[in-house]
Amino acid sequence: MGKVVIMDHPLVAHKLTIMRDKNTSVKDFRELVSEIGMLITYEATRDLPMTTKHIETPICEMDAPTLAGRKFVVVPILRAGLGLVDGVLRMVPAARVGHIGMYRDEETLEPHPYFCKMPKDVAERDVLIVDPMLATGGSAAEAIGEMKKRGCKHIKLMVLVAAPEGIKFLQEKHPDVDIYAGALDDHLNEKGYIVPGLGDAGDRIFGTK
Ligand SMILES: O=P(O)(O)OC[C@H]1O[C@H](OP(=O)(O)OP(=O)(O)O)[C@H](O)[C@@H]1O
Ligand SMILES: O=c1cc[nH]c(=O)[nH]1
Ligand SMILES: [Mg+2]
Repeated sequence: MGKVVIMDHPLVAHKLTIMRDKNTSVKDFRELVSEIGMLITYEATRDLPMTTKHIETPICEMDAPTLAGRKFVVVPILRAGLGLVDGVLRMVPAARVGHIGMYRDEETLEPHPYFCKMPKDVAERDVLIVDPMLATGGSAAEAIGEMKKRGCKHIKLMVLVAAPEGIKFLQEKHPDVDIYAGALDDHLNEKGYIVPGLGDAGDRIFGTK
């Protein structure tokens, strides 16, 4: 079974509290998505393979640790996932970016894919799918399925807020995928929103409501 890592860190908890507040501005909300994205990336990249490189410090020679340079692609689920991309890229600047467009039908809560553009060599890359919200898990499961169809084998999911229902659904559908979340919330309401949650992440990032 894939790992479920819930960030247990004062900075993440503090920043999420500001995001949850309905009076937080679009500008602040957007900046916080990016900052928390950077902090979760730190955890989600903990197992990147390492090698050593021979260097000379001002004092002596040494075999120093360096990333083995495994290929990496970050995949935002449009729209809201876009808000996390620059935080990931600040930590992993050489990563490629693939996009998956998906919206959730407000009535049925079913995900509807509408766009997919990936790097040509995506099957050789480690994949980090990013989206602020894991609610029913339908959108993330569909996105993971798209990546598997394209031959991807090492897939992780990073979200800011997860509902227990979404984690359970993903573990049933894609038990090989590790999940990294800023917080695990209580439940989904009758409209499929996470409680307490932070509302509609896409609308709050882009100011569309
Ligand atoms: O786990 P689920 O039940 O599938 O819900 C989560 C999805 O819903 C939101 O996207 P939305 O459909 O609002 O699209 P948007 O990003 O364009 O706002 C969110 O960003 C996730 O992609
Ligand atoms: O609470 C939720 C659930 C799905 N999508 C969101 O943006 N927020
Ligand atoms: Mg939305």
